[in-house]
Amino acid sequence: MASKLESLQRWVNEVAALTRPAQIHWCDGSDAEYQSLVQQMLQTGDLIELNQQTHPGCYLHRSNPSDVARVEHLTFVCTPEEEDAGPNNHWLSPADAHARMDALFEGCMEGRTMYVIPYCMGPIDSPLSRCGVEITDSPYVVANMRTMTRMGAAAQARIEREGSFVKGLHSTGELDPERRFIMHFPHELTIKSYGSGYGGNALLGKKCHALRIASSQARNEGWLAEHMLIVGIENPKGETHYIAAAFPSACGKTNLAMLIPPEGYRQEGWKVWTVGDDICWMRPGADGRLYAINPEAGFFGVAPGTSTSSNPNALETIARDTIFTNVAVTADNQPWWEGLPGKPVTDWQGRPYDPANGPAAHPNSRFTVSAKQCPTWSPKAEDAQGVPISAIVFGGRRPSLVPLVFEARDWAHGVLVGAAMGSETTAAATGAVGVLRRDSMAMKPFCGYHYGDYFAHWLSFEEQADKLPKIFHVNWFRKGKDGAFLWPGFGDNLRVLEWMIDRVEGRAEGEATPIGTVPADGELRLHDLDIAPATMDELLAVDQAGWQAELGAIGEYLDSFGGRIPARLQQEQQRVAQALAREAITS
Ligand SMILES: Nc1nc2c(ncn2[C@@H]2O[C@H](COP(=O)(O)OP(=O)(O)O)[C@@H](O)[C@H]2O)c(=O)[nH]1
Ligand SMILES: C=C(OP(=O)(O)O)C(=O)O
Ligand SMILES: [Mn+2]
Repeated sequence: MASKLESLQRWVNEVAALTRPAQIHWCDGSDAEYQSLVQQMLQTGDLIELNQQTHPGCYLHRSNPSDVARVEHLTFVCTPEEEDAGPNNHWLSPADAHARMDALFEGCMEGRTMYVIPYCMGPIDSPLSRCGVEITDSPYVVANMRTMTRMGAAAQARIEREGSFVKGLHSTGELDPERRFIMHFPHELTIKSYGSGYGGNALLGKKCHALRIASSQARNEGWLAEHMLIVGIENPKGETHYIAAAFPSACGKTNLAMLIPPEGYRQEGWKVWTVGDDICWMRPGADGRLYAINPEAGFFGVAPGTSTSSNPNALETIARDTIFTNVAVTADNQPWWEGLPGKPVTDWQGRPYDPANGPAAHPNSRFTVSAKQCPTWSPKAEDAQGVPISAIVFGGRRPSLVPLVFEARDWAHGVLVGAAMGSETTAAATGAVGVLRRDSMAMKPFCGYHYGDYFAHWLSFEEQADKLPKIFHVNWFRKGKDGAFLWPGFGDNLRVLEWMIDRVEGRAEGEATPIGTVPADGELRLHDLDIAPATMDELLAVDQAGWQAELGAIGEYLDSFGGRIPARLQQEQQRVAQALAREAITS
């Protein structure tokens, strides 16, 4: 199936001339195509069959051990002017980047099949959706893209109609970490990725298109492309509020999106609906509110820690038709990771399990699964108009200082709270784990342009302030002196979300502090939760001296973006710093 669209056909021809594949396959997205890819990968060893009695349609992929996570140091944003990529991105000039990448791509598909994957990010009929085409030589990428996007004939038809699309070129190359780059050309709507088969580096619809390229498009077109989950909270009266939440990678988006209410809430009739677990595209609707879609069609979730106690919804979702990457296996060939019962016999690299080699499953091992399999998948997730957002939440892993929850006093303060986000690093990217770093709006690895301009873009929505969502900050990861988490987290996070909705609906007073509003005594419903009052006090306290130091650090961080940082944001930082200083004098 060639393309009627001349620009698409021409690009495919150009890429084929450069990479010299043995054949070209245009993906139609059908079941038959998926099954035939799976059969082929079982033969080559790219996939390993798992126990089909317990896990029908489930397969294991073991990646190269040097290719298990995103590589931020090899990821570039290639704007014509270096200044426009910002200090938050690595930069190369477009000419240099194309030259470097084209040299790598030259002849790289010899003897292999080149797959052309037309895909749509978002419901196929939504005006908020955007299309792209990924060219790859990896059948594993094709199989994953089929699950993660609306891939195939319908997407191609939309592309032919619209005439424009994001171009993504990918090859796994030799998997040589020295010959691995992920390059973005936002002004050309182009991505080139070479030398990695890992999710965020290779499934180009996800981080590369739906975040880095889309964030840049969104800025030009007046919308927001964010690293956020979307969850619907239905109260016993049947009213549903949608919440969008930005947490850095491996900080709880999938878990919050699939939350199971605590027993007492379930009995009262509360329900939680999953709309998205990683990416959120939002724009103002005719009524001035922000409407959001999830551009993805599946979950590329972190496996370790996913268990019946933490996330039973996810476990149910991945019981069939799932591709597991870099997990361990049990004696009877079931997928296994730390947090599951039973025990591993083979580790993620295929070696007999030996605790001396570290965890059995790679800490960044993943599952790829269709969102439709999620028991709490929201019918609204397919809605072309998107869902109205009542609250935006920022959060990260902060073992100390940051309270369980606080509310920004207005939009501009909320933008500061998002910009100031910090979190301990995780295994989702290569590098040290557990180091505190600033990760504004959880977009540090994903913002496709200068962070200063990005903050200004966020602030520009202030004009329709009265219709905008309220902005909150949460921290599920506070630790006590013994190093254990103070807050039970997971399902109990609903207690915090309920307070947010009460604030949105004007049902909770809250208590004003210099850093924002925290729940007043008794406003968080803890009746059936076994938690000591002293622990709650610790979780909600605002440590004045600690926050003064934090505001100083935030000020320095903002200054590091130079002249492009909006004055409005610096004024907010000063306002909060002064409020803290006043408190220090009066207390
Ligand atoms: N302590 C604690 N850990 C959590 C909570 N939510 C998620 N996690 C853990 O954080 C890790 C990543 O969670 P996940 O939802 O996959 O993050 P995502 O990558 O942002 O989607 C897993 O190990 C979870 O068990 C929580 O509320 N409290
Ligand atoms: C999907 C990815 O990112 P995250 O860690 O945010 O899930 C990824 O790393 O490929
Ligand atoms: Mn993510």
